[in-house]
Amino acid sequence: MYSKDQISHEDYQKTADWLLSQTQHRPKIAIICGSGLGLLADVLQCQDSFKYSEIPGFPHSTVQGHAGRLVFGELKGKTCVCMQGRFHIYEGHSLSKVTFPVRVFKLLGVETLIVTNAAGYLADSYHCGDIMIIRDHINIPGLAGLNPLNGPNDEKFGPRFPSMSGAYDKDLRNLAFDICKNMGMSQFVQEGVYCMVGGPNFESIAEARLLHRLGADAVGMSTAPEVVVAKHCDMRVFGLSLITNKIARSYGDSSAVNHQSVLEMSEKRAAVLQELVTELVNHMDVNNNTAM
Ligand SMILES: O=P(O)(O)O[C@@H]1C[C@H](O)[C@@H](CO)O1
Ligand code: HPA
Repeated sequence: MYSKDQISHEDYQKTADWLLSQTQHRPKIAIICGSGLGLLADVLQCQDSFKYSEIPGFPHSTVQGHAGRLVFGELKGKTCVCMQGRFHIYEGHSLSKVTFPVRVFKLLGVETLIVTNAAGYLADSYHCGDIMIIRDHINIPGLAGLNPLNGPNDEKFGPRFPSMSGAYDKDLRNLAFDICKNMGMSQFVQEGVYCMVGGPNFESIAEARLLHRLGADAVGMSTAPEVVVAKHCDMRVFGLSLITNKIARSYGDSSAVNHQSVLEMSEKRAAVLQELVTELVNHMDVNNNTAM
């Protein structure tokens, strides 16, 4: 399952060294933009940007709404690196490739990872356009044995058996709530459990019912592997889901979802998400790794 996809420490290091030779920026924060949320990267000041296709060892992005650029720059005076587009297993990438950038970020000196995604909702109290602060995740592929940490453990990154309890940093979640309150956004901000499925098909009614019973508030096709790898190498993690669609749970429900409608909703709400992430970064203490 892992031999031909195994990536060596030297491979991650080569990509990190190449990036360090191409930019003066030394980011402590990395941001991964979900479907239609690439606008986040556009606000970085003094940008150095690289197409994924020009970065040695980097996978290529194939999904509409994922531009495929790595952008370095300053956000509120803090140095960040932003992925305008991520990798998904349904594109045919191995989980090592899906999570390749996270380990490269670690080698660049990144301490905090901010993940964003587009997701459908199952929770009864949610609405399209809401923002969900991720409290925890259910990693369905991971539970089924599809885990980016499969294979020989690289002790230089982290331990063989990492804990995933408290993976989504509580201080940062509290900080985000305070920011939302101050920005008058509380009425459309939720906190909940993100469930990762493999995709690319959206859920059947029976699957939606199952995931709802398991405790999932929102469902998407990414994020959990990136978070597993980030926690393995001791990064602080914060996650946001933009709620783009309802997931039907009854046979009489005619609501249907497609990627175009997901992109339309995330593009409509991208500015709000961008404001929240900007304020979060603004209030983050990057030196001692705590929220101010
Ligand atoms: O990269 P994310 O998780 O934001 O993308 C979501 C999940 C699928 O890739 C796609 C479905 O529309 O959007
Ligand atoms: N299901 C899975 N992934 C998604 C959805 C969904 O309804 N919406 C956006 N990504």
